[in-house]
Amino acid sequence: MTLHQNLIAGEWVGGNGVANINPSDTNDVIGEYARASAEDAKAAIAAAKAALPAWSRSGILERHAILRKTADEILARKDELGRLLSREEGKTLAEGIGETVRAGQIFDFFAGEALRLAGEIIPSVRPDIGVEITREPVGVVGIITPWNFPIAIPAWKIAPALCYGNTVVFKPADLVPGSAWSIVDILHRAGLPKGVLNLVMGKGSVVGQTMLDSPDIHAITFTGSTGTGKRVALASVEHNRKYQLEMGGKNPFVVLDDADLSVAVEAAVNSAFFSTGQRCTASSRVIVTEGIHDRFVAAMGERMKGLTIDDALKAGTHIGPVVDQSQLNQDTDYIAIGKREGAKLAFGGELLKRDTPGFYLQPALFTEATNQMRISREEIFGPVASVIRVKDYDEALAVANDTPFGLSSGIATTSLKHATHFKRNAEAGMVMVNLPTAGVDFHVPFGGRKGSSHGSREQGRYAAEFYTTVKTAYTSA
Ligand SMILES: NC(=O)C1=CN([C@@H]2O[C@H](COP(=O)(O)OP(=O)(O)OC[C@H]3O[C@@H](n4cnc5c(N)ncnc54)[C@H](OP(=O)(O)O)[C@@H]3O)[C@@H](O)[C@H]2O)C=CC1
Ligand SMILES: O=C(O)CCC(=O)C(=O)O
Repeated sequence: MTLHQNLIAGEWVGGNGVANINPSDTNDVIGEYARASAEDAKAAIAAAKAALPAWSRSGILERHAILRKTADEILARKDELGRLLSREEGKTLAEGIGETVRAGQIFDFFAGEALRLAGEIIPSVRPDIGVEITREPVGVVGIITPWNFPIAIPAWKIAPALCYGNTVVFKPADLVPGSAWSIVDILHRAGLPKGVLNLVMGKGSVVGQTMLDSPDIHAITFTGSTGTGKRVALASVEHNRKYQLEMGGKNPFVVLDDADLSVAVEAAVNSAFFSTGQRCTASSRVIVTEGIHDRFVAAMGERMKGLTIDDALKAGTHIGPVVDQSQLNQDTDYIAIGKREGAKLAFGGELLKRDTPGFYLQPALFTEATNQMRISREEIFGPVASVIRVKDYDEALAVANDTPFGLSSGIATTSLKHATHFKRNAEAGMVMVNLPTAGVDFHVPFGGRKGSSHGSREQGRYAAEFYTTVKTAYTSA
């Protein structure tokens, strides 16, 4: 089996490969991927530091061409890369290909942004002095990504980092090295100079921690759990480094009496269960007003009966497996916790057997839940959702906002008044009306409030805020 190595200073290096396993079929080994040591991580950081002076002054046409070429290759290979993604992460083939296309579009977007770099000239308050405001690269950027979006999240961090002239040390999640390796291989062949982008696949506790401890990393962008996010924050404060965190969610989806029932059910099922519920934008709290509650729950049950849970690569599968045994244990633990807390398991929640050994779980829907239960407060990160019954819109909004998180918030309603009020008053970075809480555009800001996020927004033109630092220059005539 071919060993996929790490890329350090423009060379493919490293041995000690570990097997990348398919969660739909644990007998299927996708490939062998090198695991970097702390020494490898240090070498990658040194390479990124050495490459910074030249790359930060590189021409915008060079950056544009490399990002554009990368976009073109990702889009041309979308079926193959989407299949690899689904095979290593377990989301369905349609979702895997969709995410791959999104990654291609992100590189295309930032290829364009490289040609639109601009500053400002502002008159000084003093006569005969000019003030120029420019954006410069922030420096060596450390990128640490999770397993649930193996190509889109690396894309939306690597593309702006390179576009704005930074060099990169990239550590993908240990569970999904295949998509990460492919994207780095494409960028390398697209002509990136040595050391501009370094790939260090390996354990967070070794490679990630070495990045956190290095004074030579000037900014870290992280997506993952709240616990690791806090470590990134503490280490970054220690080094006075810029950092950006995207951590979990407990996203509410409100259904009002006046909702179109089929729109509400479709959006709730998508929010809670698609991508096996493994999205930080997933909704696991469905807050339903009492006039529609019983009809909504019955319709959810019917819709859930029609879901096919099977091998991610099989035609007709709606929901693939959970990513691994440890996440499956977390999901089933929360199902047990919900039952103990007194919520009613209305549908699903059983482990499933399929033709191949994999981590299959029937999506679970609790009813009679309260917002104080642990299943309503803690991120489960699996296909488990609970319905919370409320009296009216005011109570729905209060319950929706009563959470330590604030990433995405959704509502199903035909009332313009309530939709408008909800958009203004939902305590979240993203609000969805008659749409799932998950599934976002690639060219607009992404991020949350409260415990979900820290730092400036990712994606779209707002990404420039994180990947650049502002310089104000005064010139006397
Ligand atoms: N907001 C989101 O999108 C996500 C949220 N989560 C939440 O997190 C839970 C656990 O998932 P998990 O993958 O373990 O999340 P982690 O936060 O552990 O993983 C995210 C990334 O951080 C790395 N990492 C782990 N420890 C360190 C460290 N000490 N220093 C630097 N980097 C580190 C991981 O490496 P490695 O995996 O290689 O060890 C991975 O690349 C999920 O059940 C879910 O609740 C998970 C994924 C995405
Ligand atoms: O909703 C989406 O499409 C993006 C979600 C995401 O980035 C995440 O769940 O980690």
